[in-house]
Amino acid sequence: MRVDFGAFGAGTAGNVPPAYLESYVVSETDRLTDVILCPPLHLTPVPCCAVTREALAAGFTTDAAEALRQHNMLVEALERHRVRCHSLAPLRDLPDMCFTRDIGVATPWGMTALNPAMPHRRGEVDALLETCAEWKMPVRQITRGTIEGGDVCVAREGLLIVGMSGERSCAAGVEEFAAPFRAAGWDVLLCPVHADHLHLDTIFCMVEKDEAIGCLELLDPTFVEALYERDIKIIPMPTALSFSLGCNILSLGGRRVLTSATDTVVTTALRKAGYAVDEIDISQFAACGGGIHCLTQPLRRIPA
Ligand SMILES: NC(=[NH2+])NCCC[C@H](N)C(=O)O
Repeated sequence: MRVDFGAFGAGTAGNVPPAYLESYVVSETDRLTDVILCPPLHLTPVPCCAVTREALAAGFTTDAAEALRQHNMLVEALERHRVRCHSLAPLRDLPDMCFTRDIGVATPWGMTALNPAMPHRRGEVDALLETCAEWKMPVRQITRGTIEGGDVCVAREGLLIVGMSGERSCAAGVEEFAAPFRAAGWDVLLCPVHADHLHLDTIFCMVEKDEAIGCLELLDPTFVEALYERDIKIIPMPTALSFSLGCNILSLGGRRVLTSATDTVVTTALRKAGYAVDEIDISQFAACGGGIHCLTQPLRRIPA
């Protein structure tokens, strides 16, 4: 498989592949330096989640040119913030491949390739493994149960949060993924998620070490209580954002956040709370069940 470092233009990465790529994330809100994306060349709505089923029922079909335009805007915003964008080469038979979040997670111990529950997404993991091999990046692989990256939040040093619907991420996969964190003494918080909401990242995302946004009414009360006990505040968001993917944002670190242009309520609330926010139109992706968080797989973050 071809690794196309130059796919997204010069940016901070330049056209020369970096000699050494590191997979390292200790917190969702440290400064993002490197991210893995995949251009949506073959994006097609697959009726495997509630949002896409509804979009299809309403007659939605993807507009390839518009999806690419929106994705390019995302890449531009990332590069403006000096984030190096690394690309997986899109494959024709993988319609959800642009949602790179779900197939791998960078951890304090390097890259972990996940095991998606949806059969049509398994080939994406093979593509990630091939690319990491070309990058000479060691990868740990989850094999015993299913787990998808939209459920994983490496919240901050010492705290791992994992959503579990039983449909996408199940107990066996979650425990296999969490094992090194537990072994290192991390606190592991599990959050039950209703399968209609697909992943935890459609209803909850961190914006700072002690602050998150979330659809409070959809979050498990025991989980919310556990966050408060750990001094993590939640800026409450309307329930409807779960389906519009408005809560599905990306922290760039240093109180900078990328949000969806459709859900101005998030932008307004975050600006009011002192965050610098860039809005991006992601309507083509939202209709396919994913937002900005799903489109980005942080590869490396460093303390702000
Ligand atoms: N992290 C996320 N929420 N990813 C969204 C993935 C959407 C994709 N259509 C799926 O159902 O698998």
